[in-house]
Amino acid sequence: MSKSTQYPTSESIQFLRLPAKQERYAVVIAEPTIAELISAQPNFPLLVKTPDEPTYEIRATPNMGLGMFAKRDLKTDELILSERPVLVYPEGFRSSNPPGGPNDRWKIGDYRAVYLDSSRINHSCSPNTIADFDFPSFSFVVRAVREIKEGEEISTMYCGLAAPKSSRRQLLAFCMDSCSCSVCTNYATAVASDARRLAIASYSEWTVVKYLAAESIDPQKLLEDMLQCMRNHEDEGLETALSYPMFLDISGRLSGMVGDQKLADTQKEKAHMFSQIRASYTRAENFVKWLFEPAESMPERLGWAVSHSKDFEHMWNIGFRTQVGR
Ligand SMILES: C[S@@+](CC[C@H](N)C(=O)[O-])C[C@H]1O[C@@H](n2cnc3c(N)ncnc32)[C@H](O)[C@@H]1O
Repeated sequence: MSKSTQYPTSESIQFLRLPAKQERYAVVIAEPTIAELISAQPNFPLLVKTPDEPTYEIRATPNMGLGMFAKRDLKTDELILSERPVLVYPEGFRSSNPPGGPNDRWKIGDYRAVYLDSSRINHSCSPNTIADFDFPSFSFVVRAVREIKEGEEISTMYCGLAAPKSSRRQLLAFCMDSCSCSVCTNYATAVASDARRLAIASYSEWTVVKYLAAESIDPQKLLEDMLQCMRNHEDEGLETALSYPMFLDISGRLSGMVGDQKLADTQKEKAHMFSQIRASYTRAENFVKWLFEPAESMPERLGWAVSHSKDFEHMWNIGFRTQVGR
């Protein structure tokens, strides 16, 4: 694959043209600094990875226009597609007379993209895939976050999902009047679903930090809460939430602390798998790493520890410092 070519068109905009698919090119409208950063990556652009066997087809849905459907059974973590965009553009425009005055221009980093196939993926409040943008290959990567059966619709999330239906409706109003997904249209489970999502939201990162800093910390009680929170994620189909791998990691460490090595190993294995699915999960993993142990004492990638006193001390110190710092 040939190296990218940049076509400067003005002082403020550059076009970066990359092979996309079937003679089409990805057109990226970016500020020069961003275009330079993108094309300066080693061996840029890396080849777009594709699954060995076709994974999906695009066809009509009953009520959401076109959608993407599984062409065969797909495993958790399986690559569904990687795709270069046909167009990437800044969310705002630079102009000599913008509404907010001369400095009202797009913020660096806020871009949108149009894809031939990925743009057909509909939203679900219980999505079965997770998507991330891979800069080295300049492609959008979609992976299964749980098993998907042949013929099942492939879905993604357009908004944060740890919120009740009414809030999600507001968040989705930018592109739909009402969500037709299985969670939003199942009135029998609506109350229980809202309660579980509110419980997940209440366990934010900082709640965990505060909890860890509390004088009365009881690892067994914290572990039970974490496991319940994970069951809530699974019941709601929210494995895509950033909190899921984070709780997997914390509950794994706590299981080790309370002497349940079998559970610790299961959680560790799952956490590792989820950390592969999306780069931001690695960020969650790093957050937890930082939370529990200073970087210099982390020989292992996941840093699993079973030494109660050592971990407990770090939890206390780091949790406390963080709370004061905020
Ligand atoms: C990115 S497009 C997805 C593909 C689209 N269905 C099509 O035919 O091209 C987003 C649009 O699809 C529809 N859509 C996606 N998810 C939906 C959902 N859960 N409920 C209702 N409409 C949805 C809405 O019209 C939305 O503006």
